[in-house]
Amino acid sequence: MSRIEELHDRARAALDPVHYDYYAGGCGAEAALADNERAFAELALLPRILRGNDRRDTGVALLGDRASLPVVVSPTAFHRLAHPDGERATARAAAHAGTVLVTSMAATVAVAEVTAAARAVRADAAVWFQVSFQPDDDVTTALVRRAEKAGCTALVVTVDTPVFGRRTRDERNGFHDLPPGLAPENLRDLPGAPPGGTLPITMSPEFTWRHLRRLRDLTSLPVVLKGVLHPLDARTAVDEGVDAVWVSNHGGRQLDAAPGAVRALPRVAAAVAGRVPVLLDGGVRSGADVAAALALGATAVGVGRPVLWGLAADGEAGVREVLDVLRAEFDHVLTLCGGRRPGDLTADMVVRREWPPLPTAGPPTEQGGPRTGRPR
Ligand SMILES: Cc1cc2nc3c(=O)[nH]c(=O)nc-3n(C[C@H](O)[C@H](O)[C@H](O)COP(=O)(O)O)c2cc1C
Ligand SMILES: CCCCCCC(=O)C(=O)O
Repeated sequence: MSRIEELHDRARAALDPVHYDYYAGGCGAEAALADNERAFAELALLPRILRGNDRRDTGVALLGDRASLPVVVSPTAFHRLAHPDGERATARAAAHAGTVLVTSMAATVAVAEVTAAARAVRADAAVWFQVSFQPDDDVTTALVRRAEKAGCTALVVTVDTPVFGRRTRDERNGFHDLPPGLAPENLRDLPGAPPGGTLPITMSPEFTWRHLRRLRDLTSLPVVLKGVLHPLDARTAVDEGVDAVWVSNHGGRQLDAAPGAVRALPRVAAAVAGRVPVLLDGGVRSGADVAAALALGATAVGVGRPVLWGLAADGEAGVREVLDVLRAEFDHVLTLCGGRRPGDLTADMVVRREWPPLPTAGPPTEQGGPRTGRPR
């Protein structure tokens, strides 16, 4: 059992079962959720040899920031369900690891407190803000201004939620509200909210590229589009001026018919053609998964649930452990693959586990076994 699986087990034991299901679950029959991990398990790496690489650097440049490993913390809601320190603990852990935290619009700690927690660890800690368009433009604008004021260095706009996915476990458990004392703090005191109260997050299928254009005009922060699976959307996004494309099926929580995210990556990477960085999340659980995604065209990957497992199991220390494990595993795999830096991993080094058919294997012979070409 991997260390991340052990933390998952500890998290399952520590969490209220209803909250565990909210974190762990997907939509529908959870086919997309399962396919995220299965799609990685189907991949294998062809290592390169004799490359004379003694020193390695696992760092990557991400928009204006630098991450010391090609793994960022994906935006996930409601961290205070996992630990009383919630997003503050996650922020400190990401800052210690030297990587980017994407804090959710649905965080249970306000973005200004999240950036303050991160910057208390490292003055240059990178925190990005995840935002979903809201029907009232003034609300979206207020959220963007909050993120800017808090010192976030990029906006991650999530576009895979025209409606909320049907979360089977949440429906069964009747999980609709946060427990008393917890609230989505970024939604407090927005235009239209009751004094001191929060606005509900509204999802809507009405949004178009025009809303993205409006957001681009609203801010000078880099904009990352999260939840892209179709290569034509990836191309449009780049043409519309986004600064990065994030391949994701929302951790299998939105469209159950969606493929495992890494299956969509090669076509998206081809459509983007190196014009902007490509990120990916969904099912990343090991350093080998990180390496495969990078080889297939990602600049970095995100992890969602593993961070929640670390947080629920052991607070800040648990999240630090998740990121440390992924860093150590990735560095090890990079070394074994003959790489010095993430960019040394290339698409020719990824094959399917069932690939290739044995080149000399033919139909069975009279003698029983297939012809091998080997002298007998
Ligand atoms: C409990 C939970 C909450 C999430 N909340 C958000 C969110 O607020 N905003 C968002 O863009 N994505 C959200 N996501 C999706 C993640 O950003 C990410 O795409 C997904 O978790 C990646 O898959 P993984 O959990 O297998 O790593 C959430 C995912 C989970 C599991
Ligand atoms: C109504 C609250 C919405 C929070 C959004 C969190 C999310 O994206 C998820 O997958 O859950």
